[in-house]
Amino acid sequence: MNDIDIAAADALLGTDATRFRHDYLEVRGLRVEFDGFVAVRDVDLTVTQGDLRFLIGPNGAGKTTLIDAVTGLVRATGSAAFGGTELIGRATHRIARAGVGRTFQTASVFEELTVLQNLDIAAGARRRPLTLLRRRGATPPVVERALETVGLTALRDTPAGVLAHGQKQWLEIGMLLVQDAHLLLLDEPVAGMTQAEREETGELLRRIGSQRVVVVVEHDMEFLRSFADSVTVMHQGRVLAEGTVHEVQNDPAVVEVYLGTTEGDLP
Ligand SMILES: Nc1ncnc2c1ncn2[C@@H]1O[C@H](COP(=O)(O)OP(=O)(O)OP(=O)(O)O)[C@@H](O)[C@H]1O
Repeated sequence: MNDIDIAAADALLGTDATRFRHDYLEVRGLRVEFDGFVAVRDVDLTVTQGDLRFLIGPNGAGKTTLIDAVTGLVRATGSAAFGGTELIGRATHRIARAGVGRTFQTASVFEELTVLQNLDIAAGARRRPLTLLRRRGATPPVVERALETVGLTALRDTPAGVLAHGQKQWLEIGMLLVQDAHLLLLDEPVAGMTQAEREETGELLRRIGSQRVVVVVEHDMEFLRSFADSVTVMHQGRVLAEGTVHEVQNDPAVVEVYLGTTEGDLP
């Protein structure tokens, strides 16, 4: 068993990082309605690998609902496709299997388990066949890679509950990586983080975004200016504007929406 090339086995079993190369999220005519209230309407959105996309908009604009729709948590009509797979109408676990992962505003890690155990559990879906091939006690390569990517290698045996707030968010992102998510939808990943954690998170998102399709919902404008490749602005369930940070900052419709709210923090 020791002679088995785990990396080759990984590739064979579909954990190959190039599996979704050149893929993109394509949303067309997306609509979500709650008891007659339309939270998301006529949304078209295309996000490609290597284009770190930020999704912004005032409270209630429909950003989280859009993510909920793409990940199957709320019913939607229209289309959202990733990797050639239509996501709308699928069950959440099938959407996850299609390579789509998300984080929530509050990190949801198992606090009493170690960093490594959290990642191992997240890798569970693919664990069975790998367990058959793996040397006893060895950490799966996909978990090692995720630990390294999110910068938690030194904390692998630390219970998640004692991690700093930022580190918990990184662990959650690591869990998406071991699940082989190639479309990552991150809901306010830097909320509550220190400045240093924000910068590290931005660098992490850049690293991940070069290999995967990443959409970040964020209110933090300084963070956006530092790390966004492109921005989609939502307002009242619709896409109001899209472009570079410079373009949306200078879009009169965007300025009006932000100045017309108590947020008013888009300079
Ligand atoms: N389950 C639900 N039932 C009814 N209305 C909902 C539900 N979820 C969201 N909404 C409504 O849909 C609208 C969009 O909410 P959503 O949370 O997507 O906005 P958001 O842009 O993410 O806002 P925030 O920045 O405050 O998180 C809001 O008016 C909200 O009250």
